[in-house]
Amino acid sequence: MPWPTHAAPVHRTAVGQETAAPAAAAAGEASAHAEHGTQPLLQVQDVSLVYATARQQVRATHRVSLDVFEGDRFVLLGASGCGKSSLLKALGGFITPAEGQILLDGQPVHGPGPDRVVVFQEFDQLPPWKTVRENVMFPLLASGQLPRAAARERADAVIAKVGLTQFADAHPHQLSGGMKQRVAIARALAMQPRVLLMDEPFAALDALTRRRMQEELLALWEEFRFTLVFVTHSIEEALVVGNRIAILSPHPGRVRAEVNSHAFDLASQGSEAFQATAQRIHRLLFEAPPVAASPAAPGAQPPSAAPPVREARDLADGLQPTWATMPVSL
Ligand SMILES: Nc1ncnc2c1ncn2[C@@H]1O[C@H](COP(=O)(O)OP(=O)(O)OP(=O)(O)O)[C@@H](O)[C@H]1O
Repeated sequence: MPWPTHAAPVHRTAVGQETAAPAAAAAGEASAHAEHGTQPLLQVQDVSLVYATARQQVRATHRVSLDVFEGDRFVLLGASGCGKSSLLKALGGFITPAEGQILLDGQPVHGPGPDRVVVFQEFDQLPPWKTVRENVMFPLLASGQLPRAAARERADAVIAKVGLTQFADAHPHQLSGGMKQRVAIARALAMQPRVLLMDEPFAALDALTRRRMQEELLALWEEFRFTLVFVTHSIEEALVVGNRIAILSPHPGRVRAEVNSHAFDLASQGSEAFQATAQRIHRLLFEAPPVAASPAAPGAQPPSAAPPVREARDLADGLQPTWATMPVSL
């Protein structure tokens, strides 16, 4: 099956190497890609997402900036409520940033489009009255991307890739949860999007099926080298699925750090390096960063002690973030 992507960019940093600061991370990635002549496929620039409810405004993310390159498996990792799903919806064009912008191939994103396909957590996103083949063909026909015969051909090719040829004429209720998820992924891949957006796609699966789906996703990526943005709150899943991980601070989400995880896979899960990186990510997620040093007022006494470390949970409900986006020393 044709797939119009380029080879995945090679990342240069060492296994599990965290970058010292989001800005430095972005700059490091950008300059390295510039050396290879690559520009970001997707750019998130100072994006704040705000929900206006009848009683209040909820700030889901605060000035988030990210660059996603072609062939990246880019993970958004953070605690519940840090704005991961909101960010993914904004990438999909379903919500508009209150400030900042999102660019795809250098062009501002103004709404949903067939170039960005979302796979949600709910498996029952498949219309139950359609067969597996019809489900996979549906967006190709609805978007006018292909005529019926070509859509069927492409659907059958992708269904074969996800190992469901025998079930092409089955209906969703005849499939297991994992199989339905494979159909959802096949349906997204059939569209050959520029970016595949996955929102905690395996969260509802049992541990064994989840592992199998991670394997299958990575196998599909090896074959097609699509660009993936993947949301999870599992550190292990982030390390296995991603080649780059953006760690978001608690509500409202900001980029706390970026981790290069391209050398980890399912086989490395028990290794020392994997565990050590998982622990460092855990600290980044749940320990407050040091308080920014503010310029001392004339005549002010130097602080007598290190600033107290504040627990992330104390800040979780604050709409006004009290931590700045700060360089993280590792
Ligand atoms: N439609 C909405 N209206 C108002 N507030 C919302 C809406 N959707 C999300 N929020 C709020 O925005 C913040 C971020 O939510 P979001 O679902 O993006 O976080 P998340 O990191 O994906 O969480 P989870 O891992 O639990 O799915 C939360 O405080 C949430 O309550």
